[in-house]
Amino acid sequence: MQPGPPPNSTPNPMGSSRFRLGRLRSPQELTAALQSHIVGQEAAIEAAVRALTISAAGLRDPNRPIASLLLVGPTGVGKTELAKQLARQVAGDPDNLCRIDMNTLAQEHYSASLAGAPPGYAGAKEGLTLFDPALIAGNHSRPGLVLFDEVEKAHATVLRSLLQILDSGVLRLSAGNETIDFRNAIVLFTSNLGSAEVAAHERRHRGSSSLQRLAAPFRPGARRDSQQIVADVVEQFFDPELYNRFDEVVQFAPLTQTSAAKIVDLELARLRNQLSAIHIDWMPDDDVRSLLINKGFDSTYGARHMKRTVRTTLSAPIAEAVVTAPDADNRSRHTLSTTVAQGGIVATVTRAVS
Ligand SMILES: Nc1ncnc2c1ncn2[C@@H]1O[C@H](COP(=O)(O)OP(=O)(O)OP(=O)(O)O)[C@@H](O)[C@H]1O
Repeated sequence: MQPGPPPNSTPNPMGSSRFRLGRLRSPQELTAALQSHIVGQEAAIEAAVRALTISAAGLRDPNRPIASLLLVGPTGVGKTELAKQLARQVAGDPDNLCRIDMNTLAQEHYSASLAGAPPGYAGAKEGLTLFDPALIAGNHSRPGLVLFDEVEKAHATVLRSLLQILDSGVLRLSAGNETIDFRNAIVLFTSNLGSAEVAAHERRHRGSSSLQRLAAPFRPGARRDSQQIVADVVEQFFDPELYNRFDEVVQFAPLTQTSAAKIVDLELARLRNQLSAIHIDWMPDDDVRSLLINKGFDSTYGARHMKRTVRTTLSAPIAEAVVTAPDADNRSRHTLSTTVAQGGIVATVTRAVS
């Protein structure tokens, strides 16, 4: 599909509007709100806040999406989570975003599901596409949000449609004159591009001495900065036309043990709040925390399995202790104790002594 001419003649209904930053009043508040959910990704949070602040001030290009950010990094480091938390802040709910899994559009014959089927094909009249126009359009007081997951997996035809979206803010559907308007939307892309190359590079240079590492930049085949490796792979992958349309390419850092511990603490705080709401006091100890870090975090998958680990390793035994506590009721105060035994968690709920 050829990109259509930029419909500059169509006035952008949102072009002159200025957003507040979602429900928040200042860039600082938005930063703090995102930081309370996303750990160890300051550069990414800064980029997201920057994009929204430019838009809130009315300084954006009205004929393009509000912002287009390419979020790059290894798996399980918070790229999708940032998109969800942005949706929570600007659109009131983490699920208020139109998410397109580009993996499903890897083959040409599925690529029509993005911009609709061409005239004469099934579904052409209905203009069926994967997009949810309401989530993309937003309204006069809040932007829409679109997330293209694993953008590098998409077929070249789909990437051409993306160029059209980023260039003109409008996607012309293949079937005819209908369009989907992205000019009131924040458009996010995620990608793992470069992660495999960084991992291979690290493997090759594992064990090299600190002296060798110091000399590295001056030797051919020397240890290179992983950010630079990712930047090179990303730039080589995309056509320059598309690459230059991203407002920012934001690199996510691999998570450290310290970040993993903070993510566990976020999960524990959430659970404590839920227990407190049913009158149960609980103070998790370091053994519980360490068990969750060890089971839920690894260098290959980041924190991808953390929520599931917390659910199966911790929430499940706690839930059983809560519902089987002999004098459990929702009015009297109870105390929960948790200990680690034989690699699992044992939970006990007792009535608090008043
Ligand atoms: N930086 C982080 N801060 C808080 N939670 C995180 C972070 N990174 C990962 N998580 C946790 O791990 C889960 C998976 O992360 P997420 O879906 O954001 O990964 P991703 O970077 O998008 O990976 P992929 O490239 O595989 O899609 C999240 O739901 C969240 O619970």
